[in-house]
Amino acid sequence: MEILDTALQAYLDNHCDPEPAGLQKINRETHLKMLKANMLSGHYQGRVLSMLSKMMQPKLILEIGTFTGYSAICLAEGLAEGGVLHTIEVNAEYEEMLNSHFKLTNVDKKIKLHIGAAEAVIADFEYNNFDIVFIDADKRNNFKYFELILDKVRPGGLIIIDNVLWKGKVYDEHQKDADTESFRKLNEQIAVNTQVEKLILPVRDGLLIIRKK
Ligand SMILES: C[S@@+](CC[C@H](N)C(=O)[O-])C[C@H]1O[C@@H](n2cnc3c(N)ncnc32)[C@H](O)[C@@H]1O
Repeated sequence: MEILDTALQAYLDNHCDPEPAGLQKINRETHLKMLKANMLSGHYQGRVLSMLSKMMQPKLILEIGTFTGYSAICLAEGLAEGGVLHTIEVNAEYEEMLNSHFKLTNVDKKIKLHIGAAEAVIADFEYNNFDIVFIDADKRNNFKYFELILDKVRPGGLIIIDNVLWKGKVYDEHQKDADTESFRKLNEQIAVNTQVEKLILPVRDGLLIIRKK
């Protein structure tokens, strides 16, 4: 089940900024060559991430879950002068493709790719004071990643978690599978956390926007 009906999504797509040419190419190639291409953020969500990043003017961004680089490139659009985006991807086979995608879109100097499992990579990080963290990797570890990085986000910084409406299953009481239950638990744990302000935007599959107080 899609969260938004097709006509509404088409209207939203047609009334935001067009997808930049490099991202269009990456989007198309991802759908031609990759399994589970729908993991990519896509045009509308990509513009949302770009807009949020431009509003924050971040110096330091962390992304967990790179895939073909689409969301990293969108978030990098808002980096302040001299800013850096760190992105973590567990699949080493994507490294060459990702480097070529970052070059194609002229963000290769601003993006640092870390190949490895997020938990281990973050444990070795000396970076602190992230302005934005985008969590979009192995979904059942969402809350673990939230807990790991909360201390590394500056006050006023954003943590964004993707897919939190899980195709609408989180609010359908008949859905009891493990992934759905894990998103329900995540949303409930964040909802009662008084260290952060939070709201879910019904963008694509649900974007949870969390602001550290
Ligand atoms: C949903 S996709 C990311 C999509 C991308 N953020 C975008 O919007 O275009 C999830 C990615 O996380 C990676 N991943 C899964 N488990 C991971 C882990 N433990 N550490 C780092 N990356 C992981 C997967 O290989 C996959 O490429």
